[in-house]
Amino acid sequence: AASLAHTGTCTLSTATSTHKQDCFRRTASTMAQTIKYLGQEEAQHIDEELFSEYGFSVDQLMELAGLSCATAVTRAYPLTSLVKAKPTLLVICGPGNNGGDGLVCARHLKLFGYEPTILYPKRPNKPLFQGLTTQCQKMEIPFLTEMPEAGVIDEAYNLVIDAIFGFSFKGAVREPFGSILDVLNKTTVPIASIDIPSGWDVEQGGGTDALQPDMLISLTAPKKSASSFRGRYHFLGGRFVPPGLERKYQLNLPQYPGTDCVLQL
Ligand SMILES: NC(=O)C1=CN([C@@H]2O[C@H](COP(=O)(O)OP(=O)(O)OC[C@H]3O[C@@H](n4cnc5c(N)ncnc54)[C@H](O)[C@@H]3O)[C@@H](O)[C@H]2O)[C@@H](O)CC1
Ligand SMILES: [K+]
Repeated sequence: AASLAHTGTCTLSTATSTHKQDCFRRTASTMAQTIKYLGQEEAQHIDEELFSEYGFSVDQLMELAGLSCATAVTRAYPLTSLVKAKPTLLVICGPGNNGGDGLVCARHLKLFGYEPTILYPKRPNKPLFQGLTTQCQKMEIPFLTEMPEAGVIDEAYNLVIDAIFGFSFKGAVREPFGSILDVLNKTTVPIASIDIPSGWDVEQGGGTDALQPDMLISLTAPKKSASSFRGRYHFLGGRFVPPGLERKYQLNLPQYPGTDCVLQL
């Protein structure tokens, strides 16, 4: 077979079927390109283009992003796998759109049979976030007034959903989120981070004392810091990228199975 070595799908009539299969596998793996990991500015440009060039609105994409996150959580932590008597979750929402994804995610998880509780300490004075907050309240999702201690979180919740910071995070963490991240570092329940593990540099990742989530749900495409993720579950969500945008940024997104809105990487 060595004398038949070549690249491309084998059409030689003299080749054995094993040789033809090998050639086919080699060709398929050369064609399957790896998914792109985005830098911070690139992620922000894609975001802006989705709204300007492609005509989407923020609440539309946030709904799809949050639904992806809730769906990914059901895959990694199905109701039947939870160890506590009740399917409780703590969703911590930050001051930007990552926090908005968290609110949408909490609402869908409630519809999926989980019992989320939300901590939302810094609420932007904008109709989008006010509406999302009202929707969660009407879904009878309780809101905490302060961050519980680590021991209380470990006792009360099966999982923490980290929707504090996304791809616009920069610099040293400001309060109240510094103290919140300190508490999260002391908890032992799994953490599922939306888009970026909060406190991590979007490109460089986290330092030695950084959050180590069990799950990461990358939205649109993973960010560069995702290459340092060491948790058990890495999912891709946000199945809304138009082909022109995917080509322009050479995202090389893998194909989502069937009608699924998430894909395990
Ligand atoms: N383009 C996309 O693909 C989509 C992105 N979405 C979400 O939007 C996120 C990005 O949202 P935003 O651009 O609003 O930004 P973020 O949610 O990442 O955070 C920005 C907020 O955090 C604050 N902040 C930044 N650095 C801080 C620090 N060091 N200490 C304390 N506060 C700090 C800012 O003042 C601002 O209020 C993504 O990560 C993703 O979760 C989705 O909602 C919709 C689709
Ligand atoms: K996050």
